[in-house]
Amino acid sequence: MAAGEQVSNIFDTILVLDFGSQYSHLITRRLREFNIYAEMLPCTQKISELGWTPKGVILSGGPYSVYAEDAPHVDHAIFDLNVPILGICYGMQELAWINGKQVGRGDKREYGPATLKVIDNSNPLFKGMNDSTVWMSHGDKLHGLPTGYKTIAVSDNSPYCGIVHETKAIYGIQFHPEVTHSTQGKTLLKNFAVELCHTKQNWTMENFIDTEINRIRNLVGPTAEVIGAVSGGVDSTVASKLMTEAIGDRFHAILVDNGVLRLNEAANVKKTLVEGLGINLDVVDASEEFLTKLKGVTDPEKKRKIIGNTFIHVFEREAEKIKPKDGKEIQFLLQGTLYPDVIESISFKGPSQTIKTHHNVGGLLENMKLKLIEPLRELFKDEVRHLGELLGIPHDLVWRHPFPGPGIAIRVLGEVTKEQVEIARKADNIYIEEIKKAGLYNQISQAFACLLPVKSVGVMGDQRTYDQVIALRAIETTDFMTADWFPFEHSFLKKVASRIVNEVDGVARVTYDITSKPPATVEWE
Ligand SMILES: Nc1ncnc2c1ncn2[C@@H]1O[C@H](COP(=O)(O)OP(=O)(O)OP(=O)(O)O)[C@@H](O)[C@H]1O
Ligand SMILES: O=c1[nH]c(=O)c2[nH+]cn([C@@H]3O[C@H](COP(=O)(O)O)[C@@H](O)[C@H]3O)c2[nH]1
Ligand SMILES: NC(=O)CC[C@H](N)C(=O)O
Ligand SMILES: [Mg+2]
Repeated sequence: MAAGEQVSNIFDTILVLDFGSQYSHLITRRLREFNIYAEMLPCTQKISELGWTPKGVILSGGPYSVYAEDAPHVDHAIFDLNVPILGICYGMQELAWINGKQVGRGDKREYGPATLKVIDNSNPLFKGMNDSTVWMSHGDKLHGLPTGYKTIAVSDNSPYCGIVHETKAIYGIQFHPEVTHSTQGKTLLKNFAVELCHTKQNWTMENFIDTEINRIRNLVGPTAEVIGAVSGGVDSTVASKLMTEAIGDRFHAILVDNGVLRLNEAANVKKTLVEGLGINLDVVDASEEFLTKLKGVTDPEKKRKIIGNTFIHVFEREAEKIKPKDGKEIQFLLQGTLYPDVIESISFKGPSQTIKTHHNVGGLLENMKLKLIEPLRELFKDEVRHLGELLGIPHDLVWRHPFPGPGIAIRVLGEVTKEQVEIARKADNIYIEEIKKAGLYNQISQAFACLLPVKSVGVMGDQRTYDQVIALRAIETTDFMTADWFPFEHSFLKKVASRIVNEVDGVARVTYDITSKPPATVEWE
């Protein structure tokens, strides 16, 4: 955790304790949509170690059974906070387990829609709601009312679909209000936070900017200096702009040209960030160093490792060259960590299999003994984009598709050489240019061209050609975990294919990738 005063001490905060449900992060998401700040922590969080006082606590769902020997349980100190509590699914079963243990296996699993029948319409939790569809996902159920509770809602299969404590604001619901299939679920979550917890709805990026700039200034102090790796992507640019607003030229941004950036990228980023945004940025051309190390390497994971390691090496070397004006060493490192990265690392989940290693290149500099500053660690991507717009970052940059750290090296399949990178770059540039011209850029989540290591026969100007193949990829997704390919008009693909074959030497054929994720991944390597 970055030092300095926490956001949860500044904004009214709902604490979400995660019991491992696949939907847990959506609870936080929904509340933020109502300008309510919410933070998710693992269910094992000790309340005495929290460092701030929540306005209310939500216990999420989870895959376990409360009665199982190894089931996770909440710190009972939440009840001493004297704030409203809402248990969702496993969370409700946990409340019931603590108050009489009447939880067991149901006769049938309930997965899918159910109709919620509200019994107590006057209860603030149901304000503005009526009987509606809710989403169920459980196999266990309450076999009786927990001691001291009463029923406020039912469904066909769940006689205790909504319960509340007789005298305290402690609620339990069997369904999942956080998923969109629960048609009035958002209202219920808002009611809990606003009507019951009296949380202020002041979580806006306008308010965040000032708070964050003050926080950075207090943390860094009047003279210390900060470095940061900046790629020209959304996250590092927004973080850099915020740093620049806070401490001006005491922030040093470094962009490493690794030889596998997009066409004219280093120059374009320099122009936008230095001239447009006043960021103190240096571009370090290390392209020869990277390309030399990549020589002869074809394995995708080896490519990632080489690029990651070389990046650290170059970055450290450049950082050492910076001599702060106060005569001391650089003390802080800026990172563009986002909330989903934080959630992934704190979430109460078992290990999942590694398909590919996505290293956050900036994230590996542990031995630099620098203190971390992560101004975006509380924000989701759409919040970062909104913040970027407010900070005056050009619209096109704020809405840029993500670009992987290993760049074009994982889009040139097989060996990476300067010539191969050049072909992939030119083809990619034409493709993106046409996508923008057709007004499709913002409908697509990510698009790029890949160069395949196969040769194919063609004919141009009565001459036989024998050249490589470009594969175009464009996907639509919300979370990049699953994705669908984008349904371009045929005329669009025809135009792009024709331009690429005509304008890029070394390409004989163009194909369009029509595989979803899964089974494919977004990148080809
Ligand atoms: N060529 C580079 N030079 C300097 N830093 C880099 C470079 N490539 C990546 N980084 C660092 O690695 C981090 C992670 O990259 P990542 O692609 O996840 O984020 P981003 O580039 O800031 O934003 P986006 O997700 O929109 O691409 C960046 O925030 C940046 O700090
Ligand atoms: O910084 C990165 N380093 C990597 O090594 C890397 N590999 C994939 N990606 C990006 O992650 C998202 C999902 O991609 P995949 O479906 O290919 O795993 C997509 O947005 C990919 O571009 C990477 N980003
Ligand atoms: N979604 C949930 O929280 C499920 C809780 C519990 N594992 C059950 O099956 O009932
Ligand atoms: Mg990037």
